[in-house]
Amino acid sequence: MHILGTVGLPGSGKGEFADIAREADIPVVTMGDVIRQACRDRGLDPADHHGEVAQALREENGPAAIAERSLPHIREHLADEDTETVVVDGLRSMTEVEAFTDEFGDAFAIVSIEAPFDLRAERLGERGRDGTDTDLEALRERDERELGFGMGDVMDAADYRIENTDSLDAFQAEVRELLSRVGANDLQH
Ligand SMILES: Nc1ncnc2c1ncn2[C@@H]1O[C@H](COP(=O)(O)OP(=O)(O)OP(=O)(O)O)[C@@H](O)[C@H]1O
Repeated sequence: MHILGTVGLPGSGKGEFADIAREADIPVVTMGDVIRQACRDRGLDPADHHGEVAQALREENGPAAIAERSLPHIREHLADEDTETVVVDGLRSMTEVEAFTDEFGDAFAIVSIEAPFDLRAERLGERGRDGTDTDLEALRERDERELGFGMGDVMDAADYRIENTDSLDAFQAEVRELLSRVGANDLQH
């Protein structure tokens, strides 16, 4: 059993990592989806209220609230005997890391995906998923908000680090290689 939690600033490549995992039939539990569901439960549009609801969940249920809400989804995947690895997309803080480590022990590992601000800004500008993707000031604010949740500490504690500064093809090849080594138990951390 392996639980791989990804961490990275906006636009670093977590979504691409998750897509590559899904293509390899590795289930992905997205913390963003947990938050989006909480937005809908509150009758709010995730496009406008994602950050606010993420913060509200932590204030109401403690700093590990989102990680805890993702645990049943992970357990559900692990109940399938064909599932050896599950990816958890989007760690934000060491408190979340502790929630996963308490649950899964050494089977849990952190993968940090990293790219400099300008490259992330350029890629997000091209992605254009919502207004904040094309606004540099908004990206700076998102970075600060994420780092305020303690994301930098999670990146520092990572077991594996991927520099996503080359082409998408190169990134995909590196991620596939990491996932296959994890599947083959050929990794130490
Ligand atoms: N190496 C790369 N070369 C070119 N484009 C890339 C590369 N890596 C990622 N991208 C593109 O950059 C954009 C941002 O990547 P992605 O959506 O994976 O980031 P993210 O970390 O999930 O961001 P967020 O936290 O904002 O959702 C996407 O459109 C993705 O296809």
